[in-house]
Amino acid sequence: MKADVKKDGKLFLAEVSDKLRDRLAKLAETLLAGQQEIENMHAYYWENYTEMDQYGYEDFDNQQALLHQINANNESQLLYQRFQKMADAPFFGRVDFLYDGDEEAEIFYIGIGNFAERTGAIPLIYDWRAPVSGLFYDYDKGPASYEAPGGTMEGAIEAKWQYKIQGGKMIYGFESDVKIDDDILKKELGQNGDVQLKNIVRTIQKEQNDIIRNTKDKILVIQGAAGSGKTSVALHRIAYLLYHDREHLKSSNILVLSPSGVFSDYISHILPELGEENIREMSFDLFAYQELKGIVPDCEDRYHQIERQMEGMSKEAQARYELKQSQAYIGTVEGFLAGLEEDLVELKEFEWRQMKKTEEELIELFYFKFQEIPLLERMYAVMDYVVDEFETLYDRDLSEEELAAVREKFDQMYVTRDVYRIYNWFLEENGWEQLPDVPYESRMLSYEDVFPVLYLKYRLSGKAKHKQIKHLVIDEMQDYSYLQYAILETLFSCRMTILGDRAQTMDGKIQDVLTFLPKIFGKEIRTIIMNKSYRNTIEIARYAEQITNVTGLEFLERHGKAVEEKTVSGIVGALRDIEGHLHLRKDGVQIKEAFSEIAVDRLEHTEDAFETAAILLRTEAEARMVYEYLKEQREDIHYIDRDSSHFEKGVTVTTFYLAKGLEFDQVFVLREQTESAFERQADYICATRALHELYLYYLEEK
Ligand SMILES: Nc1ncnc2c1ncn2[C@@H]1O[C@H](COP(=O)(O)OP(=O)(O)OP(=O)(O)O)[C@@H](O)[C@H]1O
Repeated sequence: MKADVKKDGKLFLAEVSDKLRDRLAKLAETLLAGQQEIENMHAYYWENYTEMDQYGYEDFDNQQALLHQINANNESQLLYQRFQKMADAPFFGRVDFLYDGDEEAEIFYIGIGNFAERTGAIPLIYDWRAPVSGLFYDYDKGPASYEAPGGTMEGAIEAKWQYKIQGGKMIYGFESDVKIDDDILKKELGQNGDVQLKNIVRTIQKEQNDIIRNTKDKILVIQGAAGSGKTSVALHRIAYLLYHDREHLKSSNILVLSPSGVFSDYISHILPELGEENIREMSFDLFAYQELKGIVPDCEDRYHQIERQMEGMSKEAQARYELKQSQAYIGTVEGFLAGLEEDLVELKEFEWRQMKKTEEELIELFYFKFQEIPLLERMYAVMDYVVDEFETLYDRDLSEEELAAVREKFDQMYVTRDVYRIYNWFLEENGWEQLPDVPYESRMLSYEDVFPVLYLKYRLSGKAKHKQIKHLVIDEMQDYSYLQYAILETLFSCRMTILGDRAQTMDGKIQDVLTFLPKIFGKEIRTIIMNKSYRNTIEIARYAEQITNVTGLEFLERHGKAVEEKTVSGIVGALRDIEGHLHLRKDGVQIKEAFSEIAVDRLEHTEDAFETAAILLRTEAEARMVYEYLKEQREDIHYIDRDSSHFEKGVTVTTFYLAKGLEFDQVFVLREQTESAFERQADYICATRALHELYLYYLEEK
């Protein structure tokens, strides 16, 4: 490529687009040939397998060749998809970098992935995660450096460019001298909300880039204001880590603990969009539910607890709930466990065929030799020891049936192996109300007992670390208790990205996990604070700020409508008013009845209309009622409950706690006038969900 072409974004776009087309055509041929080859291999196998050598060597060779071909095809397929995306917008940035000692700057174009004319050739476009691309995010014009595999590369940035390309056409391209030009950022943020979180590669900010590219710290904790980009940054960080450590880190090695199914859906497309495979996501409550099978068939989740709190819990019940999730609870369990050894087992002389152990011998084994083994597993360690002795002495292995008979005898030395019953002993010992004494099928754990029972289970039976998970992401960190973190520490010893916002605690009391995380994870933690918020207009951000008295936040100067607060006499009146303010894009939306003339009028002016709106209520019952009412009026009404797994365009009716992590163009909060610390927290979460417009409706007390 001629040097002059590289200097002109438009010329470069034309040339690189041609090359992308060529590459895509060649890849399509390779893919077709590869597919044909796979079919031939299958055909060859079926025609010849009866004649293959008896040792299976030929069969093995064939299988290997087939596997190799399938992998090669998968790789080509991934490359094809990436280049297809790149054909639409090949690059978004450019840095002209003059290496120290050189005479002329080298030009680097930056895009969503690397692109070279052929494998191994110098890239024409650099992946945003490539070392050199760091220059684009971290520096203005002037002295700059980046870390290449061979060491630090020093020099100076002579120019930086920003481009917007769509459908292969240049929308704009200009030289910018500010980091990531504020106007561009405002433009991006001024757009309407989507039902999926956007990728931010074009406008990653320097402080965000530091987090994304951090590979040094084992546990990175991000305390970030609402809308500061924590979730976006965590996902871009995963994409970055996957790119940089392809050999050791695969998408299957990453787990995201996310607050809800809808949130998982909301973030699920980012990694594929960034050219990576998707990762596993689940809620910690679901994980607990699965792990508690065998102790209880069902248990409550966090949402049950919040609903209970919203309805008003007694002070004692609230205090008991908090205590059961605290560090103090762990201390109490440890005390209980120390005394449990005596109550849980009744060691008595063991005799089976020629195998014999006196009570004293068993005491020695159980209480001394194997004392490190968790209590509910220890008897089997003793059993293995006894069986081993026998098998060595008589030089024969016990059959399955014999082993089962021996195991039964050892089992009988436990008073119970039922963790539910043991937990009840614990509750009794501490003067707490016990769980109902019912058969397994009828058991149901309330939320306050879910993690306490899980902790007890692990302490009694042990738990191997999840080795396959090499990176754990915990979103909404403020919603996890001390006890939950202690359990997570038992389960995972991998790297972690833990992110959240103490101001968004779903409780009356603000929980600052930063105060206790170092106690649990030790010194390997690095905490980063993100105080700049990007989501809301300045009017909404200022309104939210005064709800919780959070200070020290920075906002982007993006202006919008003032926040409206109204007192209404009833829900129907509020909904009529909301209808008048809804201003959504018309696409296929029908208002079933002319519910409000203003609404129809606004629907007719759709060029500046929004994509998403939310009506947020305090409880599930209220949300369902409003949904049932509104769905008779409009077609674009959606309801999100704890089992939902999709977020759709249009009007979403849901509770404040299920809206966590999501964002909407317009937010309407409908609530009673009661004031409490919990209400304020809920208001804060609701307010910070709004991108452009926020309305609060207070229902008059009857
Ligand atoms: N550098 C950026 N460029 C463009 N948009 C950004 C940038 N950083 C954040 N945003 C946008 O700001 C909004 C908030 O981002 P995100 O949801 O990641 O924040 P958060 O800190 O996880 O929010 P919350 O805790 O309130 O749920 C999103 O619309 C996101 O696209």
